[in-house]
Amino acid sequence: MKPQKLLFIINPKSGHNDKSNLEKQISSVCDKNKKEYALFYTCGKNDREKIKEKQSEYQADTLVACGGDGTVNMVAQVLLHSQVQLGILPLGSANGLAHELDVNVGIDESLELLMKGNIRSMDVIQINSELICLHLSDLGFNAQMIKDFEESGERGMLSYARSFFGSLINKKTREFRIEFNGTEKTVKAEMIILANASSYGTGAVINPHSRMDDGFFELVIFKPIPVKDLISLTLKSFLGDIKNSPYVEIYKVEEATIYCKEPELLQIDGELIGDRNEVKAVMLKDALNVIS
Ligand SMILES: Nc1ncnc2c1ncn2[C@@H]1O[C@H](COP(=O)(O)OP(=O)(O)OP(=O)(O)O)[C@@H](O)[C@H]1O
Repeated sequence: MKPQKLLFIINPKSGHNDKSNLEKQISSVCDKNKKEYALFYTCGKNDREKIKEKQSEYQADTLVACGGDGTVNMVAQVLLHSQVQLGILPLGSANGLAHELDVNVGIDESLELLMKGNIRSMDVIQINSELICLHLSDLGFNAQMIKDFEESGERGMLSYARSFFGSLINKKTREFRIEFNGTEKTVKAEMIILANASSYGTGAVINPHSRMDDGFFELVIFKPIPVKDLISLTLKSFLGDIKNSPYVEIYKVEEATIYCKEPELLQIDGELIGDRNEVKAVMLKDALNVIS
């Protein structure tokens, strides 16, 4: 449905992009298309509750998340199972979900896409009852790397690469017990991903045959990888050929519970959640209507 009344949720701190013109760009497109709109700036504290309050008084038909994956995730929490549409203005550093939905384009082009209002319904992974994952969530290597990157206090690709290689050197094998598809499996792994999507924002494809509307998500298990095979596995991931690696197992599931032998750091859509012993993931089919 073409949006008529939009609420733009703007994260002023996301990404490294210049947002000084953003209000002007939004007003210009909305005025040209005769749309009613309002702006809401996040502050980083209790934003979800504040957005709920704002939406209950404003009653927009479309909430537009202006930021990265973390902002989109938060806005989606407000919209889950409602008819209100989710729009994305990709203004984060990685914009993994926008990339997956093919809407990772410039601000003006994104705004034009929003005006057209082409809707697709999208599945969401519910995690431990109270959290959701739209894109990718994981335990192990990647979550640890995000933590190192955030703790470094630096930004940009160079420090990201530094955290990546630092985490590679210190990578460790963990033990997990997983219940899924009526079976149970104990694995030694470096990382387990709950994947609603195919690739990280960096472009690494970890789940080549993913669909965001098939009622399933994938469990992607990265088994211990000898250092000598790391480069070839990394290359395979960028070429979308990871499925044939002996170090990767992929299972299509509707529900899974992961029990960690030691508490493991969990990340969801790029946001660090904290150490968890148990992660229960359930597919919520068609939980969102997203403009793409
Ligand atoms: N005004 C604010 N000041 C500081 N932090 C904020 C503010 N508003 C939101 N945040 C924080 O921003 C984070 C979400 O950022 P987001 O993921 O959208 O951008 P990003 O990290 O640059 O992008 P990506 O996830 O695509 O790499 C959340 O942790 C949220 O609490």
